Amino acid sequence: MARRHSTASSQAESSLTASGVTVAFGGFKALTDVTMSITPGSVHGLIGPNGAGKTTMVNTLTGFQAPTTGSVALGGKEVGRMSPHQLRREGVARTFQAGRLFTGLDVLDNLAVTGVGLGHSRSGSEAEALRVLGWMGVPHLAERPAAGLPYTDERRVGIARALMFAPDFLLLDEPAAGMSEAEAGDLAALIARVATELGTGVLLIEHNVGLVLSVSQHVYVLDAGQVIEEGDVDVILKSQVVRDAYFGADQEAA
Ligand SMILES: Nc1ncnc2c1ncn2[C@@H]1O[C@H](COP(=O)(O)OP(=O)(O)OP(=O)(O)O)[C@@H](O)[C@H]1O
Repeated sequence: MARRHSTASSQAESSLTASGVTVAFGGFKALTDVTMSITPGSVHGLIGPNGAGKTTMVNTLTGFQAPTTGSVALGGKEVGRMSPHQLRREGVARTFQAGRLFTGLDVLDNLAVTGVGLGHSRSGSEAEALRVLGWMGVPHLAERPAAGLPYTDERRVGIARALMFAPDFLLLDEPAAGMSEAEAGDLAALIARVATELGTGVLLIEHNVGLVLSVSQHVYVLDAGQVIEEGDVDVILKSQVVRDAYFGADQEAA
């Protein structure tokens, strides 16, 4: 899995961008006029209190939710109405909060199914699965049944599946949920490698704010469906609106 090289201008052209996105469920707006961009080779954090709209944002960027208004563009091309499958073929991959593995298959086959779904041969997909597992440092998982995998391994396999055939963008929905600090630290190192070694643009949603701040070059903060702050880690740490969102009236940190 070779690192991609690109200039700043080609990065801008190849970004995954939501522009002025509003998502309404009936009369309720889960997102209001949200603009955010994921660029290749960088980790972008997305944080915010419970119900802020983080998962809705990931769903919108990956074709699981069409924007009510606004647009989603991939490399400048409008993709807001594409299906998740189409977007995956275009290079936008995601993980889910729940593993969603095929429990009747082993890990290798779970990954190979994704490759075949992307149009690759069975043998090519198996080879890619082994390559991805090896790159992640977990080749021993290949022949393990997906059913009954320890929680953190299930999470790793979810990420491995998303990395099949080197997507340009990887959106991670709470990948560290339920992990110990040590496991979350290992995950942070892996996420950093995905960006730096593979050139993938990563969007990381996490309730573990420390993890997000440790690995992200740019962070977006959502609250009640709106971006209330964005910037590098220093900007986020110094932001009063972020502090208010997390330690506001109900004193509840996400
Ligand atoms: N399909 C839906 N229909 C109606 N309301 C929805 C739907 N999906 C999400 N919502 C609402 O939109 C808001 C944002 O939800 P979302 O899951 O995106 O937030 P979140 O930031 O990911 O929350 P959490 O951190 O708790 O996972 C919530 O109030 C939620 O109840």
